[in-house]
Amino acid sequence: MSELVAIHDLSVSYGAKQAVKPMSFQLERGRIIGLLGSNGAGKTSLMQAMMGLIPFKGTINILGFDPRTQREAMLEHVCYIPDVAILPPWIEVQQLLQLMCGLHPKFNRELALQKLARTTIKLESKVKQLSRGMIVQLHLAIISAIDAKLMILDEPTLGLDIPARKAFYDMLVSDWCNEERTVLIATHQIDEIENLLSDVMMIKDGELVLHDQLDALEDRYIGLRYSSEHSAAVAAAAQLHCFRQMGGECAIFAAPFPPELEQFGQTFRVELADLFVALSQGERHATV
Ligand SMILES: Nc1ncnc2c1ncn2[C@@H]1O[C@H](COP(=O)(O)OP(=O)(O)OP(=O)(O)O)[C@@H](O)[C@H]1O
Repeated sequence: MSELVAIHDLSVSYGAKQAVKPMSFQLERGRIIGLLGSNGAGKTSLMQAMMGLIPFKGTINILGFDPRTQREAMLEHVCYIPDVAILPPWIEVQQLLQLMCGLHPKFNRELALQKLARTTIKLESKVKQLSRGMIVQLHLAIISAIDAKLMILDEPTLGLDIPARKAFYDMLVSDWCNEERTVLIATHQIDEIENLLSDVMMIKDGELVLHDQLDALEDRYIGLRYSSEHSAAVAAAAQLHCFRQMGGECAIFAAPFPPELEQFGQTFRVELADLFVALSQGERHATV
C-alpha cells in the first residue's frame, strides 16, 4: 500500500448535526497538505475522527491501522497536535521532555535535547519564562524528536506573531518533513503556508469540495481581470466567484476557460486564498 491514509465514506455527526459529510480520500507519503475551511467547516472533527478520538461512520485506515480498534498501535506512528501554541505555563522544559517520553512511544529525548542545545532555552526554565519565539523553538524541538510517519496539526500557530509563525513552518519543513513523512495542517492562514504545501484540501459545510496537488490548481482554475463595462458579459458566464482588486474586477473560472471571454480582459493565475473564498462561498456567488 503506497498511501499512508485511506478514508472511505467517512462521516461524523453530533446528534442531528452532520459535521463531516460522507467523504473518501487518500493521502500519500511525503506530502504537506493544507486542510482549509471556514470556521465550523468540519476540519477538527475530521482530524479527531482520524485519530479515533470521536465516533464516526465509514472506514479510516492509517498505515494499515484502524483508529477505532488499533488506536494504540497507530499512535506509535502518528502524532496529533491540537494546538502547539498552548503548553502549560508552569511546566519546566525538562519536565515537558519527561512528559513527552510517557506520551509518545517514538519520542526521542536525546534528539530533543540536541535540538534545544542549538537554542538559548534552558532546561530548568518554565514555559511562562520563555518568549514566544522560544516557545516555538521548544515546540519544534519536541515535534522533530517524534519519529512519526504522519503529523496532524490543528491550527498550529494560533496566537503566535508573524515571525514566530514563519519560524514554526520553516523549521517544520526543514527539521521534520521528508519523503516518507506526511503532515496535515488545518489553518486559516492560507497565505503563510501556501508556498510550503504540496496538496490542498478544502472543506465547506462538512463536504470535501477540493483535494488536489497545488501545482494542478494552476490548470484547473483560471482568473480573469476585466474592466467594469464587461461585468454583464462575465457575470453571464459560469464563474465561481467575482471580486474587486486593485486595477479592476476579477472572476475565477473552473477550466475550461470560456474562450469568448478572452476579449474582455487578461487571464491570471489564481491565488489559493481567492480560490478558497470562491469555493467556500459556493458556485457563482458574486461579491461585486
Ligand atoms: N462536540 C460537539 N458537539 C456538537 N457539535 C459540535 C461539536 N464539535 C463540533 N461541533 C459542530 O460541528 C461543526 C464542525 O466543527 P469543527 O470544530 O469540526 O469545525 P472546524 O472547521 O474545525 O472549525 P474552526 O475552524 O472554527 O475550528 C460545527 O458546526 C460545530 O459547531
